[in-house]
Formats: sequence, C-alpha cells, structure tokens
Amino acid sequence: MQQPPAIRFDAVDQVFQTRSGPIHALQGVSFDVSHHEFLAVLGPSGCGKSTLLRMIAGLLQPTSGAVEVFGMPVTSPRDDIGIVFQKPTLLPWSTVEDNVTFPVRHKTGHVSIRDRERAQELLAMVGLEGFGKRLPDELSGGMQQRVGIARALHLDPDILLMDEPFSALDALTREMMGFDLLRIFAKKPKTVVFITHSVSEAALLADRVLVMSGRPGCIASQHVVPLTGPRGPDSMKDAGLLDLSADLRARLMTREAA
Ligand SMILES: Nc1ncnc2c1ncn2[C@@H]1O[C@H](COP(=O)(O)OP(=O)(O)OP(=O)(O)O)[C@@H](O)[C@H]1O
Repeated sequence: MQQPPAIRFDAVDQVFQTRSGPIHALQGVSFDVSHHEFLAVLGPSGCGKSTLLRMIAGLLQPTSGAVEVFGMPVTSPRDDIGIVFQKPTLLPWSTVEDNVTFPVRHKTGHVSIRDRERAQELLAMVGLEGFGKRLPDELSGGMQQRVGIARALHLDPDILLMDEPFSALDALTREMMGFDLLRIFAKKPKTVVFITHSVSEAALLADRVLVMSGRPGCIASQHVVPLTGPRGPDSMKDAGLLDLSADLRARLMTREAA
C-alpha cells in the first residue's frame, strides 16, 4: 500500500472573522510534502505563510478543505511536530538545558537523566557544547536560535516547521546556520517546512520551493531545486541554482508589484 505524504493540503481555505470584516487568508491551497522532503515557502508579507504553518501544527483549523499529517486530519498539536519560530522564545529564567528539555517536561511532567543527556547531545549537534548551564541572556541571538532548534528536536519530531527561523540573524551567521541545519538533517532526516523571505536561502536549503501569492493567499508556482548531493557554499555558484533564484526573484517581484 502506498504511504500517505507526510503533509497534505487539500483545497484549504482560511477566513478570519475580524471586527472590520472577514479576512480571506488562504484560498484553494493544495499541496503535498513527501516524507523527509525539505519544502521552502516563499511569498509576500501577509500571503498566509504562517497561517499555513499554524494549520500543520494543529494550532488552527481550516475554514474549509483538509490538512492531513501522515494521512490523518490535524485536530490538535502533535508531539511528532516540532516548531522553530522567528524568535527563539526561550524562558529567560531557565538554563539552556532546561529550555531544551522544556517539551519533555511539558509532556511528561518530569525530565529524566536520559532526557538531559539528549539535551547535551543536541546542544553539541547545534554547536553549543558546554553551554547547558548558561542562561539565554548570556548567549548571542544566533546561539539562542540554536537553542530553539535543539528544543524543537528534543522529542525527535518527524516534522519540523520553521517560521523565518534565521531572519533576525546577520547574513553570515544566517548562511552558516542554514548549512548547519542541512548537516543535522543529513544525520537525522526530517520532513521540513521552512518559511523564509530569502530567495537564496530557499533555493540553497530546500528540495522544493513553493511560491505563494497574496490576498487571498494561494499557490502561485512550485519549483524543484536542481541540486544533487551535499550542499555547501560552492552550491551558490551552481548555474541551475542561479537560474532558479533569478526565476523566483522575478516571480516574487512581479507579485509584490501587482
Ligand atoms: N488570528 C488572526 N486573525 C485575523 N487575521 C489574521 C490572523 N492571523 C493572520 N491573519 C491575517 O491573515 C493574513 C495572512 O497572515 P500570515 O501571518 O499567515 O501571513 P504571512 O505570509 O506569514 O506574513 P509575513 O510574511 O508578514 O509574516 C494576513 O492578512 C493577516 O492579517
């Protein structure tokens, strides 16, 4: 029997009722994300990217249509979905290690020695070995975002949702974090939905890029990234990638101007 996709959107509409009238945030959105695929989502501000992510996370139900994860409708948040937000939203009074183990404490009410060891392993994996006893305020923005990634991975989710995770970082840190992420997924593959405003970031990291257009948000186009093999700084010089980036940029600029 054929496995269902990791994520499926089928003719999804989302209408928010507000005091100043309804806002049609998404219209007729249909797409699949395969198991262990890295999907990047690009689109103008307000086109419904975060709304889409909140639906996968089970934080929001579609007004009509269906959102499924592993063939089941999403009705509430699930343990097998991790989320990384634009800002790391760490508990400032808790150590880095306690922040990373927060999901398991929230789920089971306690943190075992093995959970703490796992936190240490994840911190090492995101390049923060030895920082477990620090407080978030003692870390840079990039380091805090790494803590957020380690926290999202602690329950070993099958799906990782990332909402502009690197947008607050400087360009170089951002690039390095992108490659770090690919290194992490090479060791432990995940299905990833990654929202970004950066065309080059989307093209460089993703297997496929989904371009949305706005008001109401819908899917304008989908693009397979023509890169094979491991990616690194040199991939940016790849002719196929440069063509794709130019194409994506042109599409987004036309839509922003429309
Ligand atoms: N809870 C809500 N109530 C009312 N309107 C909402 C709500 N959440 C989102 N919207 C509206 O839905 C539309 C899509 O919002 P969303 O945050 O998903 O866009 P986005 O593409 O993620 O934007 P950005 O790139 O600026 O983060 C916007 O018009 C927004 O104002």
